[in-house]
Amino acid sequence: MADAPDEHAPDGPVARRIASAIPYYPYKGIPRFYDINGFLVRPDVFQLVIDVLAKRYAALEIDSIGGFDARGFVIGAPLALALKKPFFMLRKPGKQPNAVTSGAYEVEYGSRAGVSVPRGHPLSAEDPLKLSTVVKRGDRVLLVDDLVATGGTLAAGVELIHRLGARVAECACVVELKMFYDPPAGSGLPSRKALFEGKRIADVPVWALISEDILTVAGELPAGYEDDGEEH
Ligand SMILES: O=P(O)(O)OC[C@H]1O[C@H](OP(=O)(O)OP(=O)(O)O)[C@H](O)[C@@H]1O
Ligand SMILES: Nc1ncnc2[nH]cnc12
Repeated sequence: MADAPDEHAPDGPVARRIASAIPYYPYKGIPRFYDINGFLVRPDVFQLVIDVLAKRYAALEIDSIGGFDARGFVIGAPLALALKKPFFMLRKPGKQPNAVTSGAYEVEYGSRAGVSVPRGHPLSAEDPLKLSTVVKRGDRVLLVDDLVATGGTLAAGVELIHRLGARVAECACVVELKMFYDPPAGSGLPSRKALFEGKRIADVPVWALISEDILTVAGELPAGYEDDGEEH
């Protein structure tokens, strides 16, 4: 007998249900800004998102879960609670004390100064460089964000975790914009594949539930709407 299809597979039935609650809008100068507010206001759908991720990562050996500022917090924190794992924030620089910060990076619609991870308290005697006691040498970390586009954010987070002597078991996102993975030469789009290869982090898996193929809900905008995205 054939295996039952996995209803939680990427772009599968559950992914489609969640995707139907994610509208896109023109925002920050791009035509399709995917808005996770669409499912955050629906507890049944938000719970589904966390359930799918919790099911996927229940058996993965990880020491902690890191969520990216800001939308990655919204997904990463409830996932960490569901899996009973320590949670830490990868914040934009200048937002948390006693932190270690990555280099600057680009996102789909702008530039970011970096991400920072808390060192933690008390500082560990086994870490003479006083790098981090939250993410420890040899740890396996799960990184979580709402969406991956160019991969600039994930790459900055992965490099920082590596700098702390830990490994990234996987990067988990709700949405993946596959058009940025390996775009044709001449498309003008940045390549996430090339970015990860150039940084020698191509072995770090990136998993996502929903691709742009099934994100088909154009958000409705009132007359006189103005794009107030801070960057474009
Ligand atoms: O793959 P990339 O091209 O790096 O883009 C993805 C990142 O962009 C958005 O974050 P943003 O920095 O805009 O922060 P926000 O969550 O505060 O909106 C999004 O939440 C991801 O973190
Ligand atoms: N198209 C997009 N929609 C929402 N968040 C994003 N972050 C980067 N690209 C994005």
